[in-house]
Amino acid sequence: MLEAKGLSFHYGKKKVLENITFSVQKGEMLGILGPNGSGKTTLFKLISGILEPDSGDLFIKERKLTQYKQKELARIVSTLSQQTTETFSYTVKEIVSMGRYAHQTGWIQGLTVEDKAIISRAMEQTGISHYSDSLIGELSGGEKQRVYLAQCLAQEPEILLLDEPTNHLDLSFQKELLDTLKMWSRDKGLTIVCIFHDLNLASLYCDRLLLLHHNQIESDANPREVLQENTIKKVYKTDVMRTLHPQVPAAQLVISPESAEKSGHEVIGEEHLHISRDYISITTNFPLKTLSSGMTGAGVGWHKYFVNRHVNKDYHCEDYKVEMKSYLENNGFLPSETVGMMTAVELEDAAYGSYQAGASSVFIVVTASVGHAVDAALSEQHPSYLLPGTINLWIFINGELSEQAFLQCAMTATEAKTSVLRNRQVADPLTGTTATGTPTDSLLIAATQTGEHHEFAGTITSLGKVVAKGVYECITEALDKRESSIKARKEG
Ligand SMILES: Nc1ncnc2c1ncn2[C@@H]1O[C@H](COP(=O)(O)OP(=O)(O)OP(=O)(O)O)[C@@H](O)[C@H]1O
Repeated sequence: MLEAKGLSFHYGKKKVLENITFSVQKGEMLGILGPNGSGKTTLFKLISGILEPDSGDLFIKERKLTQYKQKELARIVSTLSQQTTETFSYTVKEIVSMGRYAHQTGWIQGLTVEDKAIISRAMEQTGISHYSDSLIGELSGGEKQRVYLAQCLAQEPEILLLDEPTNHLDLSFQKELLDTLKMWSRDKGLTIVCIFHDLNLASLYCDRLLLLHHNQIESDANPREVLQENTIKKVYKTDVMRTLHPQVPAAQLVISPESAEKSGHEVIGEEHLHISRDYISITTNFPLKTLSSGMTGAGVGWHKYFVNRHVNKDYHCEDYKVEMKSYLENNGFLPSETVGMMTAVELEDAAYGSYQAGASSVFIVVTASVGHAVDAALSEQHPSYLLPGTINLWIFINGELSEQAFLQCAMTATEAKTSVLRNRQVADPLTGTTATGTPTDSLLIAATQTGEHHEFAGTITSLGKVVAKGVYECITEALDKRESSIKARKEG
């Protein structure tokens, strides 16, 4: 649909683009990226015919750009640029109607019924119908942006060129605009070339990214390929970290503020632990990075409050998340910053301990009951309803863990837990085989992310060794305490 072959351009003596070659297929959405001054707008002006290249050629539908008459080109290519000349005295509808100019014929030019329908549709799709009679000069930056986009759409182009179209738009309109563009490219075969400063939006919506650097193309590939930490660091000269979007397989890049305070953080240990009849809690003065299966705060996150709440064996609530949220609020914990768990175990039977792993330390807190233990290997024989009997395991690490170490820590802890059950010969009451855990066990790994870095936390690493030892000892102690309490209650 669009092809650039060996484009070069300079302003005066300043070389801006050199030997730029790429092509865009029909229905493709291409994002142009690059730092300030890398030549994005200049390339955009070359493609839209505003500037002529010093050398090289541009082809639109396999025909040289220079061979098109202006009006003929306007029927194929529509451009939304940053500097749109202000036409204060026109109404919104008049501005959008100008998009039909390229399609009008004859000396007496008027809008046909079809033109009017296309104009109305373009205004609806950009959410500006209710400004129809307002003067353009009276609108906000974002509203104007949508009016000029509607004008482009009214043109019904085959190729749409957009220079930072989301500039000035609030979050919901950014999403709405890009969703609409994506739909047009996918369903109507509209070819889109779009300049982006927001790498994450480009990653989410573009089929391909063209990254400019030092007058040339640094990278031309799919977004996941282009948005590599090293490439972006080299081109933008700043540190970025690549992370995953939680819902779609797109790379996202994040920056960390230089001022992120890492010193003065407390060491998490016994002095933070509060145990009452109702709940066990730990409150920290800064958020810890967490991996957990708690009822609140599950998954990966950052949390300051950790609550293991005692409930009766017959606790049942249809909407336990809402109930837990109000419980946390009523007890002074911010639900959004809390990893919350539940247990039917008496909290006085909790066990905890501190362990040293080189320069890092580990603090472990456990509540444990194995009344309804299950052998994972034969769990398919069990019915699917949950019975209370839970090992809730908290592991606080005063150190910095890689993502790999977080997962390995969870594996190490689970293996140590299973080892306790094996050594105590805890049986699965249904199968009679050795149990590996209970169906409602919960785990929390919380790291301060300060101090010594741990890339790994498998069973034979310095960190893994103390996690395994601590988990083994604390679960053993918690089960011993529980057995003694049950025995004392029976005797008493
Ligand atoms: N009219 C001009 N005359 C002279 N130099 C120019 C002109 N327009 C742009 N330049 C220079 O050309 C280089 C590329 O500019 P361009 O606007 O294409 O970059 P960009 O990637 O779009 O930048 P930004 O992200 O800041 O919008 C810059 O160094 C700029 O100073």
